[in-house]
Amino acid sequence: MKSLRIATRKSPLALWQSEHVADCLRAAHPGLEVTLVPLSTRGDEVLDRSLAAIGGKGLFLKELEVAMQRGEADCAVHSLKDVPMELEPGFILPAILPRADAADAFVSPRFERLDALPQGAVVGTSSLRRQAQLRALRPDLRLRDLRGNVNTRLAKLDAGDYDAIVLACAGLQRLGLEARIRDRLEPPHWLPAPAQGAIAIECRDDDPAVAALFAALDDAHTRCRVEAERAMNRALHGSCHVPVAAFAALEGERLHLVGQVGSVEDGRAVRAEAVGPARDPVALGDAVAHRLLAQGAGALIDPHR
Ligand SMILES: NCc1[nH]cc(CCC(=O)O)c1CC(=O)O
Repeated sequence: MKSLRIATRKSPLALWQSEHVADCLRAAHPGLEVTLVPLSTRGDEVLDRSLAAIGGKGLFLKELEVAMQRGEADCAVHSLKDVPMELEPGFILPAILPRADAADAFVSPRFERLDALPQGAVVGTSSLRRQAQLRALRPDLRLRDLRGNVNTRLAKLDAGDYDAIVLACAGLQRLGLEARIRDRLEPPHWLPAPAQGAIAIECRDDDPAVAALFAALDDAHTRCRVEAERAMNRALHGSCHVPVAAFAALEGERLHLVGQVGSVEDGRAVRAEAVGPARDPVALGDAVAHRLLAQGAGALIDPHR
């Protein structure tokens, strides 16, 4: 192949991530011409309703997949945490890049850390996972929805709409906004979304020449960790719109996975962990999911069953 077209969302973070993949590809394949195909997705356009309310699944992917099916792009770049647990048939993830910082960030103009927020302070986040963890740690806080890309969310914080917001450290770092991180929210007290901080490339499964170009970019350690986290999430419910958190770490040949399911309503949470051989991350993810369900996670995921 002489050239490759990357479908990307148009947000500054998505463009940074796609440019980064383009740079990695050019370095791995000198002479390859790589271009971006920026597209708008429903997840970017509908900002007045929560992602859960507009149906969630794959909202940020659909338009990019259509472009690949029509032959208008060869691949797409995603934040893996936004990729549904079940890919659309006909698509694969030929590469997962080395994971960046997986932690969340506490961001506030006035307060140093979560503990320093006054009683009843207003915190913005639309992530059910972040809301549930905030509820569990600080039941007094008032949680408010906050949608939009990273820059939009920071602008709303600066406008005084919130006392603090929670964002991914990786996104802030990629955008050169690391200075906005007042405190890190990280394991063991706080868990990220499954696959947070990992960038994935998606392509059609009938395009082996494209997949082959990406072989050089795949990071086996990251893939192992995120496969366990995503397998756990898949075994629990299959969607990304319930308060599920997971974090896996490699300890030599062993993989350690911690998972948590929480409740936005009352801050209840169940947590489970397990260690298993790194060669079978999916089995480990399934095992932690079953432990969570045995502790009553099902009632938190779907209060009506
Ligand atoms: N849902 C939006 C989204 N998807 C991925 C990231 C951060 C980058 C990453 O996790 O790789 C963000 C922004 C955020 O949560 O603050």
